[in-house]
Amino acid sequence: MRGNVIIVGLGLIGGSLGICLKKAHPEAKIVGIDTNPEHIQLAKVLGIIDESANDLTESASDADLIILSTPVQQTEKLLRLLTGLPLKENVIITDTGSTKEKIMILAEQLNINSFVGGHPMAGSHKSGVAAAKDILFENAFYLLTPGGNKEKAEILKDWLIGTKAQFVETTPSEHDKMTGIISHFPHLIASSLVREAEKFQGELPLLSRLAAGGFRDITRIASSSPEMWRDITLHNDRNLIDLLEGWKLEMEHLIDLLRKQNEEEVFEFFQSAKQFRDELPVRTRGAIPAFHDLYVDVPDYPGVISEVTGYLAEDRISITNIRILETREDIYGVLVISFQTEEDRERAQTCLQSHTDYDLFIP
Ligand SMILES: NC(=O)c1ccc[n+]([C@@H]2O[C@H](COP(=O)([O-])OP(=O)(O)OC[C@H]3O[C@@H](n4cnc5c(N)ncnc54)[C@H](O)[C@@H]3O)[C@@H](O)[C@H]2O)c1
Ligand SMILES: O=C(O)C(=O)C[C@]1(C(=O)O)C=C[C@@H](O)C=C1
Repeated sequence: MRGNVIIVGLGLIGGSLGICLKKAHPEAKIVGIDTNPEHIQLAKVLGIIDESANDLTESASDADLIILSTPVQQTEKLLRLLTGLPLKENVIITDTGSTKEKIMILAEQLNINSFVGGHPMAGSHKSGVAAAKDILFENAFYLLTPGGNKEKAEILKDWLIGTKAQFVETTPSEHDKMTGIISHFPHLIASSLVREAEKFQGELPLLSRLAAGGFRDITRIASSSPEMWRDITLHNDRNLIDLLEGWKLEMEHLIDLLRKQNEEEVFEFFQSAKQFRDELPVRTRGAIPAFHDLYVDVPDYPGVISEVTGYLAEDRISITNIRILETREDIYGVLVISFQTEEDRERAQTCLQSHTDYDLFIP
């Protein structure tokens, strides 16, 4: 497609969308806007934007597509700014915000008829354009709240074809309820787990060194941008308060079970959680983003990592990360190798099966 695209907010999401747009529509001109000049500079160096503009006031009138990819409270300010500006008749305005109800209500109040709410359900705890990548949204759900703008939503999907995401339409209230449960609430819990652990750091100095494995896995998302999460939780306050109230009851129930040493129900607590968790789709992106990790159970001898990576290099399979799972010293180590795509992980599995007899497993 041809035309002028403006991306406001050149961070992880705005930057990644810019890369996808450029790949799929090389003829389109991408103009970037960001309050942080360093982000603009980096987006230019990385070839994500063709030009920059100071703000929407000086650039919006030429745009065919405007993507607002800032923290959600900033997005509200930008929507207010847009109402006063001359725009093309067929312009499409969309956002990437993690909440939809307040944004859609505001767009309606402001009579912004060209607005199609959007939310790519993929991301990371990393922020900023330096972390942007074209494959971020591959296979992920991309939620749209088009309201009455069905036609514009179809054109938006064409613009966003390079994301290779799976578009799903929903209502703003259903959106905020679902993302409250599977994204926003877990973020609150992850951050509160870290804050809880920090309280004990003074009396137990070894604690942070022991906080490996499960603790690191469950709290990864606590490293996300505080500004972004402040805005999300304040927007989705009602759903989150309900969820936290439910959580309080669940914790009280758990305390009660432990006080009573109720073996059967404590087992059932873990059993029912395991069953639901195990049944969630993990091979595709969605409720839980897939990381394309391959676990390799390697014997503990010097050079084993270079042996494994050597086989992968011979087959020209790129890896994005490699780490040793924190295990006790007296048992075999487990190498966790991460790949950019599912295809790379499958190729790596075949490669290592042909060269080694190490046990391989996919988490
Ligand atoms: N990070 C994720 O996992 C994720 C996933 C999906 C959706 N989202 C949503 O997408 C949006 C962007 O998130 P992100 O992860 O890219 O954040 P980010 O922090 O990486 O990037 C945000 C960018 O917006 C810029 N910015 C802030 N206020 C601005 C303003 N008023 N005008 C212009 N630029 C401004 C910042 O300087 C920054 O470069 C948020 O609404 C977030 O809720 C995030
Ligand atoms: O993987 C992560 O780090 C994320 O937090 C991504 C995640 C999520 O909760 O799934 C975070 C917020 C976005 O609105 C969408 C995706």
